[in-house]
Amino acid sequence: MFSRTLKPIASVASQNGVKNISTSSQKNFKVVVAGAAGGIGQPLGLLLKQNALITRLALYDIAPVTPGVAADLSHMDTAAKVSGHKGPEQLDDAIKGADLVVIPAGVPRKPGMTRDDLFNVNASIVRDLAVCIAKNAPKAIVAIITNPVNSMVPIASEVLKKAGVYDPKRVLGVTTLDVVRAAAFIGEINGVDPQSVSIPVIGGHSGVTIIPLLSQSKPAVKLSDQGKIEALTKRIQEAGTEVVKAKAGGGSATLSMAYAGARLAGAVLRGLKGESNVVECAYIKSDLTEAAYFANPVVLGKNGVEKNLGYGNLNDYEKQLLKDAIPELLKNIKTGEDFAKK
Ligand SMILES: NC(=O)c1ccc[n+]([C@@H]2O[C@H](COP(=O)([O-])OP(=O)(O)OC[C@H]3O[C@@H](n4cnc5c(N)ncnc54)[C@H](O)[C@@H]3O)[C@@H](O)[C@H]2O)c1
Ligand SMILES: O=C(O)C[C@H](O)C(=O)O
Repeated sequence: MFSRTLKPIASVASQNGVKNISTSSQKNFKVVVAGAAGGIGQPLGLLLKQNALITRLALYDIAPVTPGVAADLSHMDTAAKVSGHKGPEQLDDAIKGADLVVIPAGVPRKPGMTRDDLFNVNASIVRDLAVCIAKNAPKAIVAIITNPVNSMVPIASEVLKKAGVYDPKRVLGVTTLDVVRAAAFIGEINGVDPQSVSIPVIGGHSGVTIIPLLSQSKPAVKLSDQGKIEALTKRIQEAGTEVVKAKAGGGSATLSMAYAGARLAGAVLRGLKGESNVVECAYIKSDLTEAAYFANPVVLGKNGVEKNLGYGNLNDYEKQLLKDAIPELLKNIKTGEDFAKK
């Protein structure tokens, strides 16, 4: 069901756009990473530099190391031309002409924190980036990694609305890591290659709002009793916290997130290029539930989100998970919208 962006380099298929030679079907896509010098930003840049659909890769960050990260990546023998942009005075240049802006800018969690604890710092970072996108690349697809994703997407959406350039098809919250984790864990349980697992994860990106639809896993999850299904669900919901604890104050998931972000970015670009049936889960403007933003599988196309595929049939346990998630999502969305309207 889901598109795969990254494969071992030897088996990379041109459809994945990760081949290090340009092809005649290549489009001139400009991709910006905002937060490019960070724990996610650097490996994300590394992966995007290998995507043959990208001809310009603009790396923006406020950190002094940013030009160095750009210089480093520019020595890779792949087609994408890399530029480094440091500080707000260089932001307009970074964003101008972008087809896709991926945002991992902002602070990560430390042990004991929730994603919502990051709101106060990260909200203004995402707001300011969205203001600049509205001005310099109003048609760009915006993919937000920064936490709390559930609130950051409403903030960016409200900013773009205020600027009169909002297109709900073009603003995505990146929930790909939840899907990647679910597939990794199911692959382990079933004793199969996780790349062969397809599993939708719906709702949002924090705690109870992360709803893996284990009943829809292909192949079916080899777990016999409900207790084990519930434990796996909990593990997927708390996987981010598992990494935060293991890093012991050194931040949260960066490498798996870069992998997931590159997969989502690759899928967006393949959609923009006109490839059909590009499907990924993403947190988008939605009218499927009471929550104004909701994640589930979507088709990505020439204008961003082409079609919302919904979430299909839920079993009783999943219906309860959805019921539990909605109040939290409503709260997170309101927090974001209130901030943006201030
Ligand atoms: N969506 C997800 O699944 C997911 C997964 C992992 C992490 N995250 C989130 O991603 C964010 C980044 O995590 P990280 O580990 O890369 O953090 P990090 O601290 O390593 O990197 C963040 C980068 O953002 C930069 N930055 C700060 N303010 C900026 C601004 N105004 N403009 C541009 N850049 C700015 C910093 O200089 C830094 O380089 C966090 O909020 C984290 O919670 C989300
Ligand atoms: O857990 C975090 O704070 C980072 C990210 O949202 C994750 O799921 O790994």
